[in-house]
Amino acid sequence: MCSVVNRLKPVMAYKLCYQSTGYLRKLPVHIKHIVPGLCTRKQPLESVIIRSYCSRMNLGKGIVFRQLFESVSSTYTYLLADKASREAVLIDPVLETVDRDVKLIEELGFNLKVAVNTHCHADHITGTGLLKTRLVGLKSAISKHSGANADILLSEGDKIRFGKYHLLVRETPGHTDGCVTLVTGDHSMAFTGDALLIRGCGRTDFQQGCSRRLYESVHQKIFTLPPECLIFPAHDYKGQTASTVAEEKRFNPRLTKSVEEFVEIMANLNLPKPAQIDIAVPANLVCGVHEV
Ligand SMILES: N[C@@H](CCC(=O)N[C@@H](CSS)C(=O)NCC(=O)O)C(=O)O
Repeated sequence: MCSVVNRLKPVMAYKLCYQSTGYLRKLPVHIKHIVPGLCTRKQPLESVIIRSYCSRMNLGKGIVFRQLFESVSSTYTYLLADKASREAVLIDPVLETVDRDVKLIEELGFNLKVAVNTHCHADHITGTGLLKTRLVGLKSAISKHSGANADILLSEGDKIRFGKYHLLVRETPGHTDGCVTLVTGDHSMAFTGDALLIRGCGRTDFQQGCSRRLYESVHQKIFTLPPECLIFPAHDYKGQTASTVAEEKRFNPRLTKSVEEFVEIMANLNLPKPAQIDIAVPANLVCGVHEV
């Protein structure tokens, strides 16, 4: 394989080799070096990487996956569905984009079983409450440690099932007490909420924020996943769409530091308070509507 790869243009070679092997480390050294941030004239490499990952990820075997974006709060909502049974789950829906999400779910013919919040968000109102009024049988879910109401209160090790697939709950507190990371059964994707962002992490200066706890959560519950596991966060403020465990372990400017340095960094972020915090938190404690 690699003798063929060596004769191809680097990006094509990367794509071919990755799709065939599934492992970046098996690529020739010169191709590994072109991966971070490199663009071809026609196509950003990032899009090549995402497509390559998606084609390898068990999508072929039957999972439908969509990453959706809400631009005011820079929130990602994720839709996962079992192609065969049409059962689906939605992660971190936003109130303002409920119409978009319902339309997509209906167009694709899915039966949305669970709408799950990775935590009680402070920057936007969740769409779970409104979704429940629009989609019959839908259940809301959030961590039992969040203090919020929902149909399903999640704990470490719980499985959120959709058809023959599931998401596994890993508790990752620190940004808030009730933060969870949701991991696909094959460990190919992790939805990290605000615990781990791409080259960043959730702030720890309000709700039940605790830097030491967050550091421990990320190192014990996320960095222990396979290196090629894709990271999908709840937010990105720079247009980044996905990362991997290996990348974050190597390049995350906060979480590659010692715990003491991390605590110091987090104490000095000096971020402004989220604009919607005073309405978002009370609303999210009741699943986004005042009558669930
Ligand atoms: N400007 C936004 C809020 C931005 C912000 O504080 N983001 C949070 C996640 S949402 S609570 C965060 O943890 N950021 C970490 C970071 O390093 O940026 C607004 O007004 O809503």
